[in-house]
Amino acid sequence: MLMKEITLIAGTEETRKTLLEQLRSYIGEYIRIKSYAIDEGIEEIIKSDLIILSSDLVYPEALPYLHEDSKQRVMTARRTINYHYIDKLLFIPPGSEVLFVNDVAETVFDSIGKLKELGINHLKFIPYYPGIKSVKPVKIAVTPGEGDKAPEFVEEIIDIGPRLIDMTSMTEILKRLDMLEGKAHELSQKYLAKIIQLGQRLVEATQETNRFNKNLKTVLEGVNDGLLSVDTYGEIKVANGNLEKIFQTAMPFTMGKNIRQIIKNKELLHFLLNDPDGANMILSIDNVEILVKKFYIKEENLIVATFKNIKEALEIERQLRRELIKRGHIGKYTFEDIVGSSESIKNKKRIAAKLASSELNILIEGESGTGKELFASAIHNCSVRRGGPFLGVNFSALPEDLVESELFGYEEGAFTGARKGGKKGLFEQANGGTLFLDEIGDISPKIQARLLRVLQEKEIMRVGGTEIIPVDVRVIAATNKNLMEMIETGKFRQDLYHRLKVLYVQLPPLRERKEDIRELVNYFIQQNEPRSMRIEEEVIQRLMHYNWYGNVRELKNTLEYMLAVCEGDVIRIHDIPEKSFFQVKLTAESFQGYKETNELEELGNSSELYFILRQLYTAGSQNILLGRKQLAELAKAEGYTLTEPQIRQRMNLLEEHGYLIKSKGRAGTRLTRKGKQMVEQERLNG
Ligand SMILES: Nc1ncnc2c1ncn2[C@@H]1O[C@H](COP(=O)(O)OP(=O)(O)OP(=O)(O)O)[C@@H](O)[C@H]1O
Repeated sequence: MLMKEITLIAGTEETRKTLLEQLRSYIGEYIRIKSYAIDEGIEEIIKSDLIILSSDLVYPEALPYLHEDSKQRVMTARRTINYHYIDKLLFIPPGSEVLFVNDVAETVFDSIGKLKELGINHLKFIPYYPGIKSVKPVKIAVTPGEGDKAPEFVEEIIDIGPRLIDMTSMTEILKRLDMLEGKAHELSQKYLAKIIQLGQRLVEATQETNRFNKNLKTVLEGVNDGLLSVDTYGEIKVANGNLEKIFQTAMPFTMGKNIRQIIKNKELLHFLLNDPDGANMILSIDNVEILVKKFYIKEENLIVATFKNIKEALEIERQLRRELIKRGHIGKYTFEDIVGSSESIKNKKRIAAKLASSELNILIEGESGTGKELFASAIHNCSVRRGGPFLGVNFSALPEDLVESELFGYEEGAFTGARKGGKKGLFEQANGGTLFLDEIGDISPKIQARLLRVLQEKEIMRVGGTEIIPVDVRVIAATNKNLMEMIETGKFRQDLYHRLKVLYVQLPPLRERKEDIRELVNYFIQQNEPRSMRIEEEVIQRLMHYNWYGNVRELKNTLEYMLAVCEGDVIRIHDIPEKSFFQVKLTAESFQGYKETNELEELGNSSELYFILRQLYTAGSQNILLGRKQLAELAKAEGYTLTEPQIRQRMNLLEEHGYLIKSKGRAGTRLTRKGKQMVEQERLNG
């Protein structure tokens, strides 16, 4: 028997393809199927055993192409939601308002009804079709393949694909072709198979979600901090186990409970539920200080808070720093890596390259961030020792009690906690190579004496040891302090100074070679963003005006900041960080030892401002909280006439200019880095 033939006529190509695929998968084995779409154009007269229209709207457009014999054999398919993609809807949070977008009102309401029948009733559907008068602006739209009709305010379009031909129409097709008898069973089997497939997909999706939740839980429990998320009513949405430890409560932070049932501290409750986004406070529980930070996620109406044990956090940072300092690094840089064509830097490179070929110790002087380590590394790589190790230690970052054992190593049992078998110190590890001693001005008299001996004798003795170990190490020391001045005040040994400064290089501050800034900027951009990144000329001009008290390091950090905040691939003027980002004069003055007026003096009442900063500095270093009242009393004792309101006004002024932060609650007022630097600088200047 000849195979029967049907023709599908759809409005759009997309619908045609979807329906054709559906028809093929159900009845394609025993019926030949042709298809057309109005938007693709029809170019022939259509003659078929049955013509199926995707909707009544197609009829007038299709009519001229229907063969006389076929005009009586037309049916419009009834269409239903495309269940293949229903799972997309299940991932929208329950209760969400979503637009349902389609081309005409009728199909919109019809589809919403169908979705409800299918049990999708966790969403509130708002009907939308072109021409509708007013509609609530919501962010998500769901549409059966008509996404282009969604209004502009919609942020996310979930396309569940064109609607499919429903089962009654499928059956009808077979009936009209006189084929229902034999095929009805097969059809329903196929239909069932599809539904089962969908079920499987949903199960898989649920499993995936479960896996994700499990991973998330591991992460939540793995972090060191306490994590809590509540809605604005205080209902707990997420909480990790650390919270119970921090609050020392037997009551678990169970999801769904209200935090008021668990947390009794009124100040904390007020902070969590009412303070603005980004606020933080310091909480004290049984003398343990906890830093609490809060964020507000507006879209989800969620408050998220983290609880960090301050002492623990500092200890971790200290440990990390120690590791970092101990980590031996190979000399990475050569003279080619030192950027800059100014006469002064070229000259320094020339001198350093000459010094490299000798075996004598070198002292590099220069402000912080001028590239002292870079030069040390380049010198090493240009010397006969280049095949040996290049190791560095930064004394300003190394805790005093570790310096001796780091430099000279120790024997087993030298002190509690000493490693079995003892440990080699940096001098032994750098044998045959170069040892870079950064911030040499920071070492204690005791270490100065030991270091001097090592430099004279070229041998060391480990801590707790008796054996003398010869070492062959070239020392390059660096300092950002004025060692001559330190010698005068008895803080640095003159004999050691001369041992270290057999040869020396003094690196110029960046502000004295501003012509290098452009080259450095381009170099750092290249290093960070090899793709085409542009920087506006105006920005470079502005950067050339700064004083760069933190020198090349500060310029590098500033560029990293700008690369992180800039939009697209251009760095513009508004990407330059605000004033408080830049380093103040401290290091420059400690090196050069001169005094100038500063910002504080320009604010007026400077002696009172200094007084307040000084008191806060001292109190801070002793962990004492200072209120306005105590400040007023201290002021009186020192002969200032400062009332509490005046103190408040002065403190506001200092906060405005970034010297201190007044935080709520028990944290009290703290000095910022800038504030601390100001006090230290004032002390330095006497
Ligand atoms: N001329 C330069 N060319 C390229 N990069 C530079 C140059 N000078 C400094 N840098 C970069 O700036 C940063 C600071 O340099 P480096 O660590 O050598 O300074 P430093 O003087 O040893 O600082 P500190 O005294 O604070 O330890 C590094 O990332 C370094 O690579």
